Amino acid sequence: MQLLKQTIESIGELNSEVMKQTRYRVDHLVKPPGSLGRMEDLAVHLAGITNNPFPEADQKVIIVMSADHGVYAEGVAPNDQIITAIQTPNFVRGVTGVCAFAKQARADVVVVDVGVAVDLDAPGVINRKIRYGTDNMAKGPAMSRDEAIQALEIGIEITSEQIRQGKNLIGTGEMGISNTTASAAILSVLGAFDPSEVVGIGAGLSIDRLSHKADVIRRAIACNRPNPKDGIDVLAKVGGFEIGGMAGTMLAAAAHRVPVVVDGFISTAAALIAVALAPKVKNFLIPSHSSAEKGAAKATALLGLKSMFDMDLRLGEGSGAALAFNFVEAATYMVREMVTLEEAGITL
Ligand SMILES: O=C(O)c1ccc[n+]([C@@H]2O[C@H](COP(=O)([O-])O)[C@@H](O)[C@H]2O)c1
Ligand SMILES: Cc1cc2nc[nH]c2cc1C
Repeated sequence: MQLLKQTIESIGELNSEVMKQTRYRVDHLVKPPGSLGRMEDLAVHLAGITNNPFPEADQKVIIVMSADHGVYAEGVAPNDQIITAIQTPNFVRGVTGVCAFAKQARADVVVVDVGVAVDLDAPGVINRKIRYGTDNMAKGPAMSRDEAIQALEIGIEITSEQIRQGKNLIGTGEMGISNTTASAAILSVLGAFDPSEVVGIGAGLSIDRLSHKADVIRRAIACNRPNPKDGIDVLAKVGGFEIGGMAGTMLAAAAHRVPVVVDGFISTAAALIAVALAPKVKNFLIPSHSSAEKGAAKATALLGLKSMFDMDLRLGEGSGAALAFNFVEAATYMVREMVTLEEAGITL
């Protein structure tokens, strides 16, 4: 609890002075004013996060948190739970979707087992297993309050270590069969939505099972009565270990003034938890894509963010965050590589 508390307390504000300096430069670069659109805002945002008028984002990492979910037993997911365990070492082997995009973006992929349902004999996977998957939220809390704090603190520790090693751009990723159910439950509670408004097909559930998935979430909320004013309570009752880990990543990145790119639906649910715990975290989040998962647009809107791009992605893993790294790094190149109108001898 001490680490969580300290981390939350050290989250500051965006540096408006530095943002003004970068805005001035961006406004005077060799282009018609405003012509680089939201890339200009992104550069200014990065300056405010990093306290640096010429921000850098060249040391990148996607932190993938893997865990299983007791609610799988309710038949809410189309795939076998074992896929979490099979896929987790694949992130270390470099052969998954996020790995392809991370390789292209020259980003590391760090993989953490926070609660996969079986033991993984997988060199390279960081073993921070809390236990073998959460409990079934349709029957009781997914985890205890202490375990929720543990998940958050694991995310903080792993992320702080990456920052200590020099990373200046972080993306959130996850793997966990059934985690779209936990994410939709979090969104239902924090956004006061009926589950039917926010459940989607996840990794390929048939449409005729969606009302069942919504019913399971309705039952989970009814039996656990999570308190929407208490992010730890929501995480404990209807969340997941990997969701807590990702929320911890966001808290640590914000505390260290490192930009953190939010991937898809599950990452956005984790962001909602992080912001519930520390509203100032929001200023340090960089959205990436709008996931095709049904509740994603509502989750992003509830966060008050606007996605950068829409490619109909719904893979998760951090894949959309890795793609977004290209935009983020390009914004830093824009500030450093372009000359000003004056330097180019142009008067508009
Ligand atoms: O990030 C997203 O937007 C996203 C949307 C749908 C599915 N997923 C991935 O699919 C898995 C969860 O799907 P499900 O149907 O088992 O809940 C999990 O491993 C996620 O990484 C991810
Ligand atoms: C194959 C597969 C890969 C995934 N990656 C994230 N969620 C996933 C779900 C499945 C089924």
